[in-house]
Formats: sequence, structure tokens, C-alpha cells
Amino acid sequence: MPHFPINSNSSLITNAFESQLKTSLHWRKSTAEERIARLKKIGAWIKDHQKEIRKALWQDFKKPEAEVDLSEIFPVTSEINHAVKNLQSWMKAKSVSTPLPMIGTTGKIHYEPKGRVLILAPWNFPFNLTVGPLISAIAAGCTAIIKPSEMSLHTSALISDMIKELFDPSEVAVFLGDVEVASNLLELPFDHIFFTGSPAVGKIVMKAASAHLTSVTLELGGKSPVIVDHSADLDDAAAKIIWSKFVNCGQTCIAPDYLLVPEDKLEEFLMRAKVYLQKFYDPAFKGIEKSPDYARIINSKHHKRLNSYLTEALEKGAKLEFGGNTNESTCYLEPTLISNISEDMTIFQEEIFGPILPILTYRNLNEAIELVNSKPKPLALYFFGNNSTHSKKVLTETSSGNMVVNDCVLHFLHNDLPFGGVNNSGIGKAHGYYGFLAFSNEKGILKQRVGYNNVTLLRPPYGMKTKQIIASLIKWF
Ligand SMILES: NC(=O)c1ccc[n+]([C@@H]2O[C@H](COP(=O)([O-])OP(=O)(O)OC[C@H]3O[C@@H](n4cnc5c(N)ncnc54)[C@H](O)[C@@H]3O)[C@@H](O)[C@H]2O)c1
Repeated sequence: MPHFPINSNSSLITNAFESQLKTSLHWRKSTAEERIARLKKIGAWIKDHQKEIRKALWQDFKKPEAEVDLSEIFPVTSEINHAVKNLQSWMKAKSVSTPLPMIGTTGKIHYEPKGRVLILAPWNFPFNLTVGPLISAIAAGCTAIIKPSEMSLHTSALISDMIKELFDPSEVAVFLGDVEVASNLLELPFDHIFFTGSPAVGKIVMKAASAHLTSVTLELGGKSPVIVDHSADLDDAAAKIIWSKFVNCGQTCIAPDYLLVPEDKLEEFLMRAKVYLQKFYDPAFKGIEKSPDYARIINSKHHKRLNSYLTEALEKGAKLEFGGNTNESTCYLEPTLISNISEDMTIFQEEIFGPILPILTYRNLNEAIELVNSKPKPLALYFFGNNSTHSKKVLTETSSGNMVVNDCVLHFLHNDLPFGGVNNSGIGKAHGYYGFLAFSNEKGILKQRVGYNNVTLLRPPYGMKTKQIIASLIKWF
């Protein structure tokens, strides 16, 4: 068991923060080559330590090896490769066109590292969601202090080892611990905070950031709906929904939280969903609990929370369609499908963040859209269907951080798409260029020629002629 917390008293935190000032000023001038060298050493470490990463995640919540490789290692190495390939062009000052009243000047956008940044990470994809934002911070030329989650102890300790091996604390430092450590860190005047976690803690982070007017990226959670349209290929939809929901044992911020299925398609959808549950997690009919490909709930607190949601829903009339079996001692909760959901059930109000999938029915698309719009804006919205008018209707009549058509969760792996939420599900975007921007100050630069000024004719004293020129500016530009 890793010793925890190990290095997190407040004077150590302050020392690291202060020592990063000098580095951040130095790194402000860093070249793409220098940043790429930092990124590559992280990439090389990951390549050399895949076994250790897999082991830590198995110890934390029995995450299957294939899921570690696909959802913890690949997104980070892909983020590194993408940044290495594009950093030169991301960093290059971009020229903007000159509007007529500004004729004679040139305008450019210069990307300046924000400086010293804080990264607060969750436990559910503990390697990916801690190291991923670090890649963007390093690409942007920032120093960083990182606090991984206290719930995924083994992975957090491994991340700490990695950073100690690769960086001086005056460049990147890790502090392990819980709320107390996070609170100490949040008192410092960082230049940016990148937080991934729950909306409730996101509000605490934003409040703390406001004391120093520190900018924030908040990658939060919520209830991501899936609308299965009448025009959907139900077999294709069932396969994709079942995998996306139950990968990582349902503990995914962008997992389908609830499903909206046309009333007359429910039975067929359920039949197909059950076939895929069997195929994926119990192909030899030994019971899902024996599957090496199905992870566990992170701890007994969350196991209890999920069981209480399920028990309450069943008491209030939900119908158990599949699963429901649990083993408290191993934090096992069988993939579970329930139908006949009513609005007063906690499972329909709170983010589930576990392997229970409530399935609701609707009669027409307006009804489904209305239901989605009655809840806080989700992190992702999924639409399954071949009717492009319906797909467009959902796109334009709902609001969500991202939308995916005919699949779920895969947008996380697309380096060129901004990833993130809106309002309750988040503020700001991550990944690739958008991650680089999150940690950069886009400094607009105007260059004027000596002896020339666009407003010479507009200087005081303001006579009739001046007023006429201003009036025509307003009229024509
Ligand atoms: N948008 C995304 O990319 C994304 C990704 C993963 C998880 N999430 C969301 O994260 C949540 C689950 O993760 P979690 O349980 O680790 O979230 P959490 O909000 O409980 O914790 C996240 C981090 O904040 C710290 N923290 C907890 N309480 C704090 C407090 N009072 N003050 C300061 N810091 C505090 C924790 O130590 C941890 O490092 C879900 O809501 C999920 O949807 C979002």
C-alpha cells in the first residue's frame, strides 16, 4: 500500500510554488523544441512503465489491462504525439487581417504561457486525467503542481514517482493527499487551475480561484443522455451503448447516464442489449463476476451509494431488466439495466457514475428533447439514428458540451475536437490545440508605423470635421 499522504505539508507546497516562479519566467521564452523534449521524456517514461501503470490500476479497482491500455495510456501517448507534431504551428504567432480603419497597422496573436498552473484530478481515469492535462500545460510552456486523487492511491503514487524521476519540483511537482491538500493548494495565486471532478467541487474551486482572479478550466460531470431515434439501427446502438456504459464499470464522466428509447422499440432494444452484455462479459456462461474484463467500483462508499440508488428506484417501481447482483466485499456491482423510471428517483436526479443504466421511453422526439432540456446541460449527448433531420433537430434544440451521432464516448479520443462541458458540466475546453489554448494567454499585438496614426484627424479639439469622420466610421465600418 503506498504511504499516503507523503509530501504534502503546506510549507513544502509553498516552497514548490515559489520555486516555480523563476522557472515559469524562464519557460515563458521556451522554444517548441524545448517543450517537445519535455513531452517526449514523459512519453518515453510511459512506454517503459506500461506494466507498472497496469498494475497500479488493477490494484486500485481491478481495471482490465485492455481498458488501461485503451483508456489510460493511449489517450495520453496520443495527446503527446499530437502535441509533438503540431506544437510548432500552435506556438507560431498568428497574423490577423487588418480592418480598413486600422489600415497601416499589423495585428498578430502571440501565445504566451499562463505561468504556474494547478492540476486537480479525479480517480476514475486517474492516469489519463492527471497526465493528460499536464501534457497540455507543458506544451503551452507552463510549470505545474499536480494533485492526483486520494481514492486511486496506487496510480497517484506512481504518478508521483514518475514526476519525481522526470522533473525538478521547481518545474513540475506532485502533492498527494485529500481535501486538505487541495484546499492548501487552492489558496495560492496560480495563473490557471485545471480541475477535473464533480460539479459540487468545481464550484468550490471556482470560488477559491476568484480570490486571485485565476482563470479556470472545469471539466465536470453530469447526466449524459442517449436518445435512440426511431430510425436507429437497434443492434448497432445496443452494442455501442453497452460497451460505453460498462467500460470502467460505468465510472466514466461521459458514460451514457440514461437512455431515451421509443416506446415501441423498448423490448427489442432490451433484447439486443442483453445479448451484448452476455457476449462482452460472460461469453462462457460462468457469471459476470468471474469476468477478467469487468472492473470494480472504486470503494465501498461509492458501492453503497450506487446500491442505495438502485434499491430506492426498485422500491419506487423501477423494473429490473438485467443484473442487480452485488458483492460488497469486492465492490462488485453487476451491469444493471432498469426501466419504468420516474422523476422522483434519485437515480434520475443525480449523476449515476456506476454500472446502472436507467432506460426511459418516449413517444415523439419533442418529448425526448424536452426531457433533456429540463435537466442541467450535460457533458455529452448521444444520438443514435439515420434520420438526419432528427439528428439536426437534436443538435440545434439541445445544449451539451459535446454531441456524438451513432456512437458514445469516442469523441474523447479525437485530438482535434474541443472536449468539455457547458455550465453545470464544465467551463473551458481540453485536448490538443484546445488544451494548449487553455494554458496560454492569447496576447493580441498591434504594430503601428512610426510617424503614422490612424486617429490623427480625430484628435482634439473636436471640430465639425472630426465629428463627420466619426459619423462615417460608425456608418461604414
Ligand atoms: N469532464 C471530465 O473530463 C471528467 C472526467 C472525469 C470525471 N469527471 C467527473 O468527476 C466526478 C468524479 O470524480 P471525483 O469523485 O474524483 O470528483 P471530486 O470532485 O470528488 O474530486 C476531484 C478532485 O478534487 C479534490 N477535492 C475533493 N473535494 C474537494 C474540496 N472540497 N476542495 C478542494 N478539492 C477537493 C479531490 O481530492 C480530487 O483530487 C464525476 O462527477 C465525474 O463526472 C469529469
